[in-house]
Amino acid sequence: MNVILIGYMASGKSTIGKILANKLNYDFIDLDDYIEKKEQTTIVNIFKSRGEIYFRKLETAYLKAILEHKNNVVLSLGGGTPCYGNNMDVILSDTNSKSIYLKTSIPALVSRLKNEKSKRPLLAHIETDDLLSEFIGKHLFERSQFYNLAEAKITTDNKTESEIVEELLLNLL
Ligand SMILES: Nc1ncnc2c1ncn2[C@@H]1O[C@H](COP(=O)(O)OP(=O)(O)OP(=O)(O)O)[C@@H](O)[C@H]1O
Ligand SMILES: O=C(O)C1=C[C@@H](O)[C@@H](O)[C@H](O)C1
Ligand SMILES: [Mg+2]
Repeated sequence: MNVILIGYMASGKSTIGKILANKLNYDFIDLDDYIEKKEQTTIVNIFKSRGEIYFRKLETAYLKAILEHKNNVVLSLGGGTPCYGNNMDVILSDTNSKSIYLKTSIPALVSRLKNEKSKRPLLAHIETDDLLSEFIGKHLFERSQFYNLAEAKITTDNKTESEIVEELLLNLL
């Protein structure tokens, strides 16, 4: 059995995934970190030197490779992973995995992301908090159709990391 965490940038996939894996005694894989390790460079650098489409192809290839070869892992995806190629079909047709959407509101995402833009190439150019809020609102609207395909959904606003992990564990029973 694998658990796949889905959600917008800063919804908590990496933070929560690590704690959940520890509780379940599963391995933890963060797809962004996995790509950086395999490619021996940062995602920021891949976007800069090869462009986003190249990154999306890598992301799909590594997602498929992980789901084919790994078991008992918590896999935290990148924010865009479910929204490109046939990634969501691949995730949903893997009967060995359960996908869960960590749903976070626009204001909570803005407050988490305003100081973390430089690590996220899609946000780095946005100058003000108002523009960031407008961008995230539109982007989340476009992406929600993919995120909402996940087999389960957990809201994260006003919940501590431990509360979210407890809710996830109940969901997995
Ligand atoms: N429940 C929570 N309450 C408050 N802050 C949180 C919560 N979960 C995560 N955070 C904070 O939000 C920020 C983003 O979290 P994290 O890196 O886990 O998101 P992510 O979904 O993996 O993002 P990305 O898609 O960009 O990799 C971190 O600073 C983290 O500490
Ligand atoms: O939301 C996105 O499209 C991204 C989120 C990050 O996790 C990285 O995968 C990358 O910065 C792209
Ligand atoms: Mg992450």
